[in-house]
Amino acid sequence: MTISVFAPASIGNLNVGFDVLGLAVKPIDGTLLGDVVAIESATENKLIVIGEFANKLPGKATDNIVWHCLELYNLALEKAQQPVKKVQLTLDKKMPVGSGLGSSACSVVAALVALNEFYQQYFDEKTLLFMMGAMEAKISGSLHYDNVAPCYLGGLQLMVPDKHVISRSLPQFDNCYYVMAYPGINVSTKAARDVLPKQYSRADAITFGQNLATFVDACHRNDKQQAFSVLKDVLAEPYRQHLLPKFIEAKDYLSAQGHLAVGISGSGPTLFCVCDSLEKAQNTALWLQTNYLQTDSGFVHVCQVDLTGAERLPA
Ligand SMILES: Nc1ncnc2c1ncn2[C@@H]1O[C@H](COP(=O)(O)OP(=O)(O)OP(=O)(O)O)[C@@H](O)[C@H]1O
Ligand SMILES: N[C@@H](CCO)C(=O)O
Repeated sequence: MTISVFAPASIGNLNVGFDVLGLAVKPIDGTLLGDVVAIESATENKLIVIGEFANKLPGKATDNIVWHCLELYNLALEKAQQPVKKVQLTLDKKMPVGSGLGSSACSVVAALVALNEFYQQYFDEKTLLFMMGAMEAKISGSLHYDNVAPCYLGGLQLMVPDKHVISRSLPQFDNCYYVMAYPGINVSTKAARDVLPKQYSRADAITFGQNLATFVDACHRNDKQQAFSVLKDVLAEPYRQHLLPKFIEAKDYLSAQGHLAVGISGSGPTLFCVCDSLEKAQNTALWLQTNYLQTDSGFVHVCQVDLTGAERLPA
């Protein structure tokens, strides 16, 4: 029997929560924006990589993060003195790499959830989330859960500095459309982290804390106007925007249209724009298609929040 698991794209940071906020998203037209990992019994461990963006990944299967997930999961089984079986994994790499859409997180989450399904959910949610964080850290050079947590759990997730909690779901807003524009160029997460200052001013620290606290409070009060009025990034966007051709012009234009928020998804280059009606979202998508994409592999999707997160696909 083959088990297939889908893991969705996510917006890391969501402007106000550098490394501590993330939102899972799904296109309203039903497109699977995320990766799929299938698992079945085999005589030898094997990883097959297919899909639109398979050729952007390391040539050797053992360099793929999905392979590292298999090694980590097997090690955990051995430590728990559980029998380890041979499996064939197939990664359908639907997500562009270095996109800001949480591409490596999609592979990590789909792989670990597929493995856990194969082993009748041997490990609990928290243990799996720990493993996901470890794998994301291996890829990007630093531990941040803001892609893996929403990708796994769905919805809007706030990372909590408590290893017994890790991530908490926040209430999110209805009637919001997230237009995601991937321009078709690659920006590595590591490079986009290297351009950030090592230290920030007191004024930036206060603005950051105040915006994040106000946003979280507004989410709990269902105060959409207040929440989006503080969706501003003072920690990363000012230092990263020069890595993203056309971002400043696009943000200026979209902000002037009165949308709820505009920002860099994760470490970029994907831009997200939050609109309060489907009509505005569709017009924004058309504008971004013409004005933000740079290569043929770019795309634009009108999305809503994905409340499910990773899910087993019907057989
Ligand atoms: N299955 C995989 N999916 C994505 N990247 C992988 C995978 N396996 C190995 N890699 C490597 O990991 C690195 C991922 O880089 P990076 O963290 O910048 O991308 P990303 O996760 O796609 O970024 P983002 O979170 O911004 O979408 C690349 O060097 C890529 O070749
Ligand atoms: N929080 C991370 C997300 C990376 O996708 C960053 O902005 O570097």
